[in-house]
Order: sequence, then C-alpha cells, then structure tokens
Amino acid sequence: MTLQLGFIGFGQMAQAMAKGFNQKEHPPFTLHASSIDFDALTAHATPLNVQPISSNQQLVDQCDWIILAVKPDQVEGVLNDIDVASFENKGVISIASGITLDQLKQRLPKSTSILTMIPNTPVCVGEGILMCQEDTTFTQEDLTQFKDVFSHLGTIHFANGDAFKSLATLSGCGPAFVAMVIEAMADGMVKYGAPRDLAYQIASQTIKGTAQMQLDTNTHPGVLKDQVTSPGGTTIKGVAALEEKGMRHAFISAMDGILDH
Ligand SMILES: NC(=O)C1=CN([C@@H]2O[C@H](COP(=O)(O)OP(=O)(O)OC[C@H]3O[C@@H](n4cnc5c(N)ncnc54)[C@H](OP(=O)(O)O)[C@@H]3O)[C@@H](O)[C@H]2O)C=CC1
Ligand SMILES: O=C(O)[C@@H]1CCC=N1
Repeated sequence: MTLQLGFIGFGQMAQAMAKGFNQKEHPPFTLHASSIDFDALTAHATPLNVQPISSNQQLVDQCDWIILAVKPDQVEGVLNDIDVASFENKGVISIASGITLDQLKQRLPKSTSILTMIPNTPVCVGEGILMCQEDTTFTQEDLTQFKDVFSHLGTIHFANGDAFKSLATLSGCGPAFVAMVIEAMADGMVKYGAPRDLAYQIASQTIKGTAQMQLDTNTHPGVLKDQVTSPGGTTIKGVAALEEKGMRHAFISAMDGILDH
C-alpha cells in the first residue's frame, strides 16, 4: 500500500523536502500538508504535488507518517489541537530543532513510532543530510521503510547525545554558513572586476568540486590545502590573510554561538 506522508507546517524546510521528494519518479508515497493559511498552503503545495489539507486533525487522520515541520515553540500548540488518540499506530517524524524524543513520548500514545531528525535545505536537490537521533521508537521495519523513502533527499546518518547535537547543528545550520562563504568569495571576485553571476557560479563550483574531491578520496583537508599552496606562491598569501582574520576561529565561534548558550 502507498505510504501516506503528511507535513504539519509547510514552510521553508517542508517545501525543501517536498522538492527533493518530487525528484523521484513513481514514488512509493503520497504527500499531504496542512498549515494555518489554507490559500497560501494550496499555492505552495499544489505545484509540488502535495495535497493541501485544511486541518492538522484531518492530516493526522489521513496519513500513516506525520512530519512535524512547525517551529519548535509551535509543536506544543499543534499537539494540543489534535486528538492524541488519532496518533495510535502512526509514525511521527519531528524535524523541530531541540524537541526531544522524551518530550514527544510524553505527549503521544505508546503505539506511536517516533523519530527525531534535523534535515538541511540541500534536500531540495537530493543532496541533503538527514541527521537522525539513534534514540528512536521506530522499529527496524520502520527504519528500513524510512531509509527507502527518505534516501531520495540525501544521506541519512544516525547519532546520539553530544555527537548528534554538534553534527545536526553543523548540517542543519551549515547551508547558511556556506552560502555566506559563497557570497563573500564572490564579493572578492567582483571587487577585482568579475561579473557577479559568474562570480557566484565560480565560487559555488569551487566549493562543490573541493567537497566532492574530499568525499571521494577521503583525503585530509589539510593535505588538499597543501596541494594548492606552492612554496612562495600566490595561495599561501591568501591562506595567511584568512588566518590573520581568524577564519578557523570564526567557524568554531559560530558553533559556540549556537551550542554554548
Ligand atoms: N529551515 C531549516 O533549514 C531547518 C529547519 N528545521 C526545523 O524545521 C521546522 C520548520 O522550520 P522552517 O520551515 O524553517 O520554518 P517556517 O516558519 O518556514 O515553517 C513553519 C510553518 O509552520 C506553519 N505553522 C505555524 N503554526 C502552525 C500550526 N499550528 N499548524 C500548522 N502549521 C503551522 C507556518 O505557517 P505560517 O507561515 O502561516 O505561520 C509555516 O508555514 C522548525 O522546527 C525548525 O527547527 C530543521 C532543520 C533545518
Ligand atoms: O535556525 C533554525 O532554527 C533551524 C534549525 C536548524 C536550521 N535551521
């Protein structure tokens, strides 16, 4: 039977996931979504082959697996407005940052399978990361089906505790950091005369190519850097300037800013 998959909340992340799912021909699932403003929902959902549903309750009634895709501080209100019993024997996948398995277990029936994960926006092109918590009430059978359905969005990883927190923080927030790097690298090129469109393409492809090389060869990033920095050459001058500006420290501080609050 076709899996009925429903998003509660259809904002940035749910739409990115729907775009990623749309890349799959003959998907073994049907997508649904509910949100606050039905007209806005319909406008966003219909082009993505997602069926708009007029209430969260109806969505839960109709779906096998429900993706909680509202802001973390909206989860409580959403659950308050749904008959808890309607979650019996269903799957709940929460993508709400900071909402824990224990919090959801307290709110949902024992028979509900729960998985918490942090996706990232590149899921929209099938190149995302789904950072899942090992601590889950999904059964092995659920997890097999989960991997089958969600692997269209990117790579799936499992971790727990502090490792989960830091990995999910970097993968979830990282696209914003990388986009800032692309923008900054392009500004550097534009300063010296490059057309802006081409500067973005060159910056993005340089990052994509370097990342692909690291993933394919598993070479230490320091070695990849050394391969480019010839003694007395041009690259080492740029590397020195980045170090002077505290580039590495800036990235570590970004994690401190999020995790050390
Ligand atoms: N954006 C990202 O890169 C990532 C986000 N996440 C998580 O995903 C979740 C959603 O984030 P994001 O998509 O960015 O946020 P958005 O604000 O873009 O999306 C939230 C959506 O939920 C809707 N909504 C609000 N209240 C309700 C309700 N009671 N019932 C149904 N729908 C409701 C909002 O509607 P309206 O706009 O009309 O208020 C909006 O469409 C968050 O918990 C976040 O932590 C996780 C990883 C990455
Ligand atoms: O910034 C946020 O709140 C969300 C959580 C992870 C990425 N974006």
